[in-house]
Amino acid sequence: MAEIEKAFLPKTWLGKFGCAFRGVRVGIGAYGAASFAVHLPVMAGVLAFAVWDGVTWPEWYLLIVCITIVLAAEMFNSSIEALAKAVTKEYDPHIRDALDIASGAVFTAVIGAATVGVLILVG
Ligand SMILES: Nc1ncnc2c1ncn2[C@@H]1O[C@H](COP(=O)(O)OP(=O)(O)OP(=O)(O)O)[C@@H](O)[C@H]1O
Repeated sequence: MAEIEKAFLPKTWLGKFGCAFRGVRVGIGAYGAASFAVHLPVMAGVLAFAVWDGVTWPEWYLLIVCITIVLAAEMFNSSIEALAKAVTKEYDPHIRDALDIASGAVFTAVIGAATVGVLILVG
């Protein structure tokens, strides 16, 4: 396997932020498009309802934390999917476990966020 070109690795903070922004773009676009097509409209609906409902500041903080956790979990899931594709295209029980656990992490975050959202917006 070819060594990563030294020139390719980011040397400055600006370069590192560039990698992070590319990660957000690729994580949402190339790998998580189907999931984010669900997450983003739901997130927009929750935020619109929260504005209409006039939720308190502490409730806003909770909603924002929940949304951030779900989006970050989804991007970690995309990251593990990308790594799994690089490791093998063949069936591997450990890859299966890793991918299923990553999906389970997103599912766990979504259940927690949905519970908090319902308690704040409906409760
Ligand atoms: N190389 C592999 N070895 C074993 N199982 C695999 C492998 N690749 C995928 N799987 C199984 O298929 C499932 C879906 O794979 P993957 O997450 O790559 O597809 P996806 O449709 O893009 O998923 P998502 O909807 O989460 O984006 C995994 O959770 C895992 O159970």
